[in-house]
Amino acid sequence: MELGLVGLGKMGGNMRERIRRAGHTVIGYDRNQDVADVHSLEELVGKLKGPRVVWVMVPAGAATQSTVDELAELLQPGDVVVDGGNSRWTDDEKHAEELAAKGIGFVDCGVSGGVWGLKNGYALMYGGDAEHIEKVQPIFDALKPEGDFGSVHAGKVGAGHFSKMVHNGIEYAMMQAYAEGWELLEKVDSVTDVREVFRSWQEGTVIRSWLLDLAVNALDDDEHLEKLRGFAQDSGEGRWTVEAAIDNAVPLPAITASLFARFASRQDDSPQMKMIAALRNQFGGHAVESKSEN
Ligand SMILES: NC(=O)C1=CN([C@@H]2O[C@H](COP(=O)(O)OP(=O)(O)OC[C@H]3O[C@@H](n4cnc5c(N)ncnc54)[C@H](O)[C@@H]3O)[C@@H](O)[C@H]2O)C=CC1
Ligand SMILES: O=C(CO)[C@H](O)[C@H](O)COP(=O)(O)O
Repeated sequence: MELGLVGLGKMGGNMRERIRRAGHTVIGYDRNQDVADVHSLEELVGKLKGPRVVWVMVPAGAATQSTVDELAELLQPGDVVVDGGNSRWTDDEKHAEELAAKGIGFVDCGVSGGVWGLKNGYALMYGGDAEHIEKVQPIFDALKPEGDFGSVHAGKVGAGHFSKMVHNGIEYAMMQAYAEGWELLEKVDSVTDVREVFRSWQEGTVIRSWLLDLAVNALDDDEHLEKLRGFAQDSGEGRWTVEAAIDNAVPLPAITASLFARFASRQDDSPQMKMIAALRNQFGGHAVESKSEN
């Protein structure tokens, strides 16, 4: 089949390649003309035969919104838009309504696999009506990993991105657990080769996982991670997971702590710890360190 793909960065570029390898035609648009097949969304839509399927793989928020708005003007009734980016699930209903007003279908699709997806396949979790999903199915089949799992119709519109959001929340907490264990192992003198301990865990242990394999890759590149600064960004899904937990009164202590650990990583000198130090000093006369002593 033919697919229009908008956004040809780390994800979209490899996805185009994987879908082409499966024998489909992909016409890609990116505002970066170095990687694009066409010069505009209008040209992309003009080159596709109807009913069209256009997959959006750009950053969540403004870039996705403007692309959906433009596609709503360019596409025809019976066409389908898939949002494969990490959009907030609450945006999906809005996008589905905006497109439905023009007779255009909408599917939200959480995509997992990162830059390894070209080789390993992309795990997909999608939401929307069966009639729209059916039109995208050959593309889902091309992207998904080989084997029985890795692709799910999670529910109605929004369910795909909600599932991906929770997946990323779990990703935060798993990474935090490996990171904390690694720091503790590095701290003590008795363990002399932390990298080999991590490597040994890759087989047979209860905690083996792909993230653990990636941790070993990272340690092979830089055994004590000396080239990196302890600073971690977040792109939204962890925050939305915590917000959803609050809305639903579901306790998520591990995921919430892992999100907050990232915030802490961006502080050189913790303001709240200044207050803790000041209060300990006030009530107990405990020693404080002044800036000049550092
Ligand atoms: N990198 C990852 O591990 C994963 C990323 N995602 C999501 O996939 C989406 C894309 O991520 P990446 O490829 O990693 O980002 P990226 O930054 O590598 O690529 C984004 C691409 O979109 C293009 N772009 C931005 N605004 C545009 C617009 N208005 N019109 C046309 N092109 C536009 C950029 O030029 C760039 O080539 C994001 O929503 C991201 O959250 C989802 C799963 C995994
Ligand atoms: O979806 C992903 C992996 O599954 C992306 O890599 C995402 O960017 C990870 O989230 P964050 O940037 O908040 O760490």
